[in-house]
This record gives sequence, C-alpha cells and structure tokens, in this order.
Amino acid sequence: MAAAVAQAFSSISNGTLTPPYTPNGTDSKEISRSSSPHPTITSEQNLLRLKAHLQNLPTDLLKHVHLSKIRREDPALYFSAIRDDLTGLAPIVYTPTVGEACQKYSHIYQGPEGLYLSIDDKDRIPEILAEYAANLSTTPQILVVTDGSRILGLGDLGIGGMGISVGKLNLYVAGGGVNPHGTLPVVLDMGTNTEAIRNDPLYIGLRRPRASLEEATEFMDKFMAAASSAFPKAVIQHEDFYSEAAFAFLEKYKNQYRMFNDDIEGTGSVILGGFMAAAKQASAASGKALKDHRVVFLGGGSAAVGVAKEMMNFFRMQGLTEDEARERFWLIDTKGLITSTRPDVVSGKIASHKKYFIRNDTEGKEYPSLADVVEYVKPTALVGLSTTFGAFGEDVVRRMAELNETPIIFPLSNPTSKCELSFSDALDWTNGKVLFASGSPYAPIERDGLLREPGQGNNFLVFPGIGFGALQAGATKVSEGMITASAISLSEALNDEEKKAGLLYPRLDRIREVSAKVAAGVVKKAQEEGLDTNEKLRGLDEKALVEEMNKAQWWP
Ligand SMILES: NC(=O)C1=CN([C@@H]2O[C@H](COP(=O)(O)OP(=O)(O)OC[C@H]3O[C@@H](n4cnc5c(N)ncnc54)[C@H](OP(=O)(O)O)[C@@H]3O)[C@@H](O)[C@H]2O)C=CC1
Ligand SMILES: CC(=O)C(=O)O
Ligand SMILES: [Mg+2]
Repeated sequence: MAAAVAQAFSSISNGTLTPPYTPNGTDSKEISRSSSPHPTITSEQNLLRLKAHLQNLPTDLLKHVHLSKIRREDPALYFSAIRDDLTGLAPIVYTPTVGEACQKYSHIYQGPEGLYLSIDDKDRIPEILAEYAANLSTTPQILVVTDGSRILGLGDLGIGGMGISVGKLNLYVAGGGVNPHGTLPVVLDMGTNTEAIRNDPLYIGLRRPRASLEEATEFMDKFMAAASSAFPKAVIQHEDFYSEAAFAFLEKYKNQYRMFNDDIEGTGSVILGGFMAAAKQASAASGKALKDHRVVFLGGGSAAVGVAKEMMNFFRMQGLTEDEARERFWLIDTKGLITSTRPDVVSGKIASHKKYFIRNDTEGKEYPSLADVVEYVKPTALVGLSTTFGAFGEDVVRRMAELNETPIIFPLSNPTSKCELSFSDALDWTNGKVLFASGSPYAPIERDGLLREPGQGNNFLVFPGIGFGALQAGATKVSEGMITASAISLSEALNDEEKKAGLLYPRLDRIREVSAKVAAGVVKKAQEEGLDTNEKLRGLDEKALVEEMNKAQWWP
C-alpha cells in the first residue's frame, strides 16, 4: 500500500513535500515478514540482537540513527526495545540525543519519517491532506507539528525539526500507549534563519529565510483547517515554535480545534506537578507556609511564561487571588528582571507574552543579573528556561542554599548542553540540600551513603496522557482546566516508595501507569466541563477511568 500512496503523492507534490509517510510504519507487518530471512527467527531473537547491536554502537547518535531505521522497518521490535528499557533508551530517542539528530537531520536522513509540508504548497494544503488521508489504511490520532523554528534550546533548525515531531510521537507510543499506526509527525517547512543550514549542500529543506509571522499564520490557518478536516478526531500538538508564534497560534486555535501547545501548556503542567511535591517538602523542612514560596525564573520565553502561568494555580489552591498569585513570580530575560521601568517596557517594545509578569513594585530600580534578583527577592525556588548552559553559577546556587533549608532548583533547558546547572554541581554547591529537577536526564549520584535521584522535569511525563485523554474523551478542545487536571494527576501519581525516597516525579519505568492516571484526570475534567463526546466513559469514577485508559493502551 505504501508504494501506491507514495505514487499518488508524487503526482501532486513538488518542492519539499515528500511522499506520504506510513506513520511509524503502517505496513510494518509486511515489511517484517519480508525482511526475515528464515521462518525460525523469533521476535525474541530479534530483540536480543537489537539490544546487543546497540551496545556495540560507539555513540548515542549512531544508536539513534539505528533505532530510527528499526522503527520504520519494524515498529513492534522498536517499541519492544523501548518497553524493556525506557530509562536507558529515552535519552537516545529523545532529549538529549534527539537535539543532535535534529541538528544533523539532513546528514543522517535515511528517508521520509512523516509529513513534510512546504510553505510553497500552502494553497494546495487541503487537497494534499485530503488525498493523503484517503490513501492511508489507518487514521492518525495524534499529530505533532513543528515549524522547526526553536528546537529545544538549539534554535532554528528548519526542516530538521521533523526529528522532534518523531521523537515526541515515539514517547506517545512508549509512554502513553498510543498505537504507533495512529501517530503522524509533521514539519511545516517555512525556511530557516540559520544561514549555515541554508548553505549546507545536504540540506533537504527550503533554502530561504523563515517566513514572517503573518505569512506563517496564513500557512498555519490552512494546515489546521485541513488537518482537522482530514482527521476530525485527531489531537494536534504544537511543538517548538518560536515563542511569539507559539503564543499567537495557541491563542488563535485553542478554542477552534482539538489542539494544545506542549512547550507552553505541557511544560506548565509537568512543572506545576513537580513543584507541588517540592514545595510540600521544602515547607515541611522550613515551616514556611506554602503560599509564601517565591519563584524566580531565568527566561521569559514560551516555556517560562507558560510554566509561570500554570504554576499560579499552586498559589490559587492556597487561597490567593490571581493578583496575589502573580506576585509570587519574578521573570528575568536577557535584559534583566522584567520591571515596569525598564526602557523596553516603557517604550512598549517588550514582547507581548512577557507583559503579564511585569513587576510594578521595584520603585525604579533595575536588577540586571540573576544574582541581583536573588539578593532582592530571596526566592525559595529557581527555575531555568533560558537555553543558557551553566547560567545557575556557583555563587547563586550557594546563596540559594544559605537562604533556604531545601532550595528548589529546576534547571529545565534542553538538551543537556543548554542546561543551567548539572545535578552534581547542584548537590555540591548546596551541600546535598537541593530539591532538583532538570529537563534532560542526569544519572543518580551516591552522596553521604545515599543514592540521590534527580527529577526529570520534562513535559514527556504529561503530554502523552494529555493527548491520549483528550482522544479517549473525544474532547472538543483541550481546555486550560484539562491541562491543570493533568498536573494534579501527575502529582498524585507518586507512590509511597517514591515519596519516601523524596522523589518529585514518578520513576520512568512506571510511565504507562502514570500516563493512564494523567489521561483519566484529563477525561474527568473534560466531562466536568462538558467538553467530552465519548458517552461510554461518562459516569465512571476515577479508578474505573484509569482502568479504561489502561485497557485502551497499545502494547508492542
Ligand atoms: N523541560 C521541559 O519540559 C521543557 C524545556 N524547554 C526548554 O526551555 C528553553 C526555552 O524555551 P523557550 O521559552 O521556548 O525559548 P525562548 O528562546 O523563547 O526563550 C528563552 C528565554 O531565555 C532568555 N534568555 C536567554 N539567555 C538568557 C540569559 N543569559 N539570561 C537571562 N535570560 C536569558 C531569553 O531572553 P530574551 O527574551 O530577552 O531573548 C528568552 O526570554 C529551551 O531550552 C527548551 O528546550 C521548553 C519546553 C519544555
Ligand atoms: C521538552 C521540550 O518540549 C523542549 O525542550 O522544547
Ligand atoms: Mg518542546
């Protein structure tokens, strides 16, 4: 079938639109059968062989490339390997290695992995998607779409952003239990502003500067309408759009389509969930009321603003008003603390998404550096979403430990090469007192006879459950309430052993269980808000909903 579809597509495509992709290998059964040279070779042997081969490959990028090939040829084998060792393979198929894979996408390209749509084809998007849908044997349920403009903290990688759409969908399958044949990675090629990429002879995307937001919006309008019409039940996840576009698209489409933005909302959810656990531990140690936590953010982009807004719910739960909750946050960008007296704020040039968190209480004084802000605010928590490696320096981290019994420090920028603070420095500079979560994984460290396990504050703990829950509920949209419900479900997913070990997040090897709980929370909220259409799930209590989510999960 794939060949037939490819042919159908090549007849209407040009430019960078590649032939249609069979989502994560729609025709995998056929491929597996024909690629097996002898009928006595078992799937167990194939799995053992894959694991042995991976161990012999010298770099994580080579492992990533090999696994990508396996995923296209034999998804069941690929997802069996991930099922057996998610903790070991997540850093290969996802952050940090996926960042390098996106940077080198055109160099390691082995064939289409998803749907590549070029802005040059924007007037034919409805036709292209309708034909694509008509030729698929399985209907996509989850689409992850990027324009490649802000891939992790690595900047504008153009068409290389396809790697992130693929990586996220692998986690939808491995972590959330979505059927791989129901996943569709999409990249919208709108050019790239990274000149070195445009000049690379191997680059497979459009060699033009990135489209303006106005032109991009015209393209997105067509894509969102056509994708929702071709796949009316699918959930569309927006991923790694540069901050201005991310907010503009979320605002425009959130009430119109079944979509959410992972960087703004998924990250908001996962950090709210982890902060709930961290704040409780910190308050138990210090005696400080939960409502009195103070949070400083390094970064004022889509992730920082999205997380700060979602974290406000923590303070609302403590009884604060919206204004009082907002007062618990201080955001810093490259120009320092965002204050009402800063020249770019006074002149009105500040990006609109930052305006909500402008501080009006600094009496004309500016605080240009993180150290200045920490001294001024005396925060209980520090969150890094600045894309700046090592930005949480020794002085600042030591000061946090002087100010707090157990400082909460979340350096969340990805990949590891952009992370604000390593786990070992965090432990050393706080004398082991830190409550830590990073965006990309760090290994546990033994300290004072105890094994210290870092948290991984990464949206992959929630987006599979958000998408799966919205899908199962048949939700008409993904509401803010559903996002907050996902955070609460995540915070309630810690088991007794994990709580005793002081973890902020459930262990990765329980991700399927956790995703089912997150999805159930999302379904429940959709029902409460009257946004669900799946009548079969109505009237079920939380336990029954979790069971339904478990039952609906696909296993390799
Ligand atoms: N852990 C997770 O689950 C997630 C992590 N992330 C990570 O968050 C990071 C940021 O993403 P996003 O918000 O979309 O990106 P942006 O590039 O839009 O935002 C980065 C922000 O950091 C500020 N900044 C950059 N350098 C410094 C510095 N030296 N000091 C102070 N501020 C600085 C920028 O300031 P200015 O505005 O002045 O340019 C900007 O506000 C990425 O690395 C991404 O991988 C994102 C989503 C999820
Ligand atoms: C994790 C993620 O979504 C990001 O770093 O952009
Ligand atoms: Mg992202």
